[in-house]
Amino acid sequence: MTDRDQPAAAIAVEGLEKVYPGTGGRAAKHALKGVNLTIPRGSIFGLLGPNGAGKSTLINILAGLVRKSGGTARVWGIDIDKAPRAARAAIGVVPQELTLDPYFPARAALELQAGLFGIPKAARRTDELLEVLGLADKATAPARSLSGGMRRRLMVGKALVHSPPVLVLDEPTAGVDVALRQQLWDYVRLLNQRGTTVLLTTHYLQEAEALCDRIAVLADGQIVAHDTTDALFRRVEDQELVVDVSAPLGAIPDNLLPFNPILAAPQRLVFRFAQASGNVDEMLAAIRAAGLRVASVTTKQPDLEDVFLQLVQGPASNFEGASGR
Ligand SMILES: Nc1ncnc2c1ncn2[C@@H]1O[C@H](COP(=O)(O)OP(=O)(O)OP(=O)(O)O)[C@@H](O)[C@H]1O
Repeated sequence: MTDRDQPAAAIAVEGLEKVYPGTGGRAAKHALKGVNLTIPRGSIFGLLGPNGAGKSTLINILAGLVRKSGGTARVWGIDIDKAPRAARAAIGVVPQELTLDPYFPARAALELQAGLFGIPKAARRTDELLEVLGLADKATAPARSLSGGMRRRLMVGKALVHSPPVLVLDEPTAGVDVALRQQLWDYVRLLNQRGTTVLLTTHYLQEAEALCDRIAVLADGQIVAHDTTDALFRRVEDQELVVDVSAPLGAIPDNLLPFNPILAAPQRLVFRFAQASGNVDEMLAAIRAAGLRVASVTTKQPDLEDVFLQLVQGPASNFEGASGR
């Protein structure tokens, strides 16, 4: 395929609906409610959302594993209804769960997967994949002897045997330690630089921020936010400064009001702000200017659930307005 033949959108979804029929006395579930989503070719795209939002349902429809109830979906320009096999060949999915035979060596696992996709031996890329995945020296070692990070990379390799232009990673670093997470991020970036469009779901805000150039947030089956990562994080108050003061406060001092703090306890002020717009120095200076003595200061990132709520409802406090911008 030449560059000109390639679609502008790696994935294009319009009016996507999914209703899981109720079974065994359980009510039917309307899991996707008219989802429109375009994922540009060449991007690393993050799909975020609380548990049960419909992320897996969306991915599974694209991968041909779940049948949609309505709407259209195209993978690499191919309509999943009109040419389901071709659409499936354009996408590789790395599932959340590690599904490796513990006794199968890495090379054999990749060969088997290539066989399942009907790729002739001469056209297989097994050694190249082992090399890129950093598993060349483990090619004959059984999966159970590989580290957690190596197993994840082998899972990515399995999704890549048929050279799909679109790679879907479902929670790629769930339960992976920080060092390995970095390695996997580097690898995802490398794949992307080599031309693979990546769609990933994640529960880690930091992961989305570090990797993705665009993000869509799904909540209760609907897209509630869709923007570049920078623009989205500018909107989200994802930082929290908790200040304990040495004496109880009857009310929030006037000079702190522009920062919209919450009096969480008589001696505790909580400031929420977007990383890009908040100035911790200014907040602490204002606290001292109000004649308060600071007993302790901690910063933290609020729960992802809180952040999703903000995206659905808008931030609780309007710091940007307060800072005069
Ligand atoms: N096979 C099924 N039958 C009935 N309901 C289902 C089925 N699969 C998913 N659901 C329901 O559809 C909704 C969306 O589920 P889905 O797994 O797509 O969410 P998710 O965003 O991937 O969640 P998580 O982050 O927990 O993986 C949930 O309410 C779920 O209980």
